[in-house]
Amino acid sequence: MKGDDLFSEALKLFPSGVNSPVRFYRPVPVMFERGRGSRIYDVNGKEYIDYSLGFGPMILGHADPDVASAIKRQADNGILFGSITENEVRLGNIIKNHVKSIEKMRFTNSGTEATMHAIRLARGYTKRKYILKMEGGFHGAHDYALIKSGSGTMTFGVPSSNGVPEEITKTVLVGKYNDENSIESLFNEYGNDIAAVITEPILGNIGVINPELGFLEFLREITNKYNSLLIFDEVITGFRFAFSGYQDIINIKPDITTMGKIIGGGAPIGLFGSSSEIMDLISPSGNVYESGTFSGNPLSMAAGIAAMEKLQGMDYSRINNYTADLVKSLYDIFNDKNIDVNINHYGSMFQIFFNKNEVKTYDDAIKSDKDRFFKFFKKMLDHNVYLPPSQFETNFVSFAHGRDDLNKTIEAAKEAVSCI
Ligand SMILES: Cc1ncc(COP(=O)(O)O)c(C=O)c1O
Ligand SMILES: NCC(=O)CCC(=O)O
Repeated sequence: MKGDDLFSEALKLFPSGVNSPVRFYRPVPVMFERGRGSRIYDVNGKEYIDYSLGFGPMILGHADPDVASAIKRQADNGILFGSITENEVRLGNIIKNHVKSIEKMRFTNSGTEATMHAIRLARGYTKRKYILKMEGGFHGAHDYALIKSGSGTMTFGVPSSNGVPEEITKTVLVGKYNDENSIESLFNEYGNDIAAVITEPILGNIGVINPELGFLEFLREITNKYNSLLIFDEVITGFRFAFSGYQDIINIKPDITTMGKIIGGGAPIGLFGSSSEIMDLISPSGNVYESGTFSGNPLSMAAGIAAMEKLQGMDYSRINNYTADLVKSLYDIFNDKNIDVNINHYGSMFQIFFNKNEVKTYDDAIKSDKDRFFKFFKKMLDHNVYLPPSQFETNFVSFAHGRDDLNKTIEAAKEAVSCI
């Protein structure tokens, strides 16, 4: 097969043949060539319904014509100037006008950069050392985030990466999402030295875990009490459930927000934003340094504006209802075969945990049957459905998914469950 040969070449070039670990699985990951709408096609021409959506950004589906022409137009007009452009102002205004907590922002090239700078900013503002993150929370692949992390770090069993100096690890406290006591006891011990709590408001990198009633409010209150900052990492959740952040849906105002994925229309992007007072600490107006050759680059801005303008007119209930219908059908299918699963979902995000118990915490998630998940993933691949290849990632539904995709996915799942 063409993909197998190509992958042998890739193995000689890249560790495990990939440019990001989450894209690797045995024996040979599918090599994709093109996409359109809800479908992606591998190098042998096989078609799949896609629920990975590039790990989240492609909420409009693949090769959206408006996004594609915006990128083409920009490419014809030059792709990098190293100076402020009108489109940065346009995209910045779209975001500012729809996320209440953001008065000023900086664009970055990735979510990783966004959280790295957000953490530095929080430390610079508070002049405090500690960051409190959640076990299984994933904020990208920099030193302050790779401690008891989620996503590929869990898939491959390295929640805390080698190569991160102990001095750094010691400045990151790890609490338990949905467990107020664990957070409270860290604040009791370190409270006046905690610069910020950083969390995904809905965990999306150990599968999907929703906040228990009151948990995020509790984080807001305890950070206020100790004059620490609250950072919501909305790289996944930003503009996913409504044309705003999840923070605006639940009406909790974090001090700093990070975003990425959707806001770039599929092109590389990230952002961190906050009040003007906090953001003006960023250089050159302040002394917290941050920079990037490609930050706010014209291609990403053009793609982002086209995607966001289109998204603004979309009825999010469509993808939310699709997801709810799919989840209901999947429960029926698994129940019919007496296979224990718990399917967590919110809006257009869902994950099937091969777990007989409800999954509300990191400790619940890790008890899931990874091997059975992987068998299901492979069987779904055989039946032309592409899911993110790990128990500890999230499925996404796009505006390009329609009833035909839903029916085909249900049929595929029926076939798949009979052989796992
Ligand atoms: C919540 C969250 N934060 C940060 C990141 C890192 O973003 P990027 O992969 O663009 O660096 C991710 C990536 O999945 C994420 O899910
Ligand atoms: N949830 C983890 C990611 O989205 C990472 C995507 C990638 O590295 O391809």
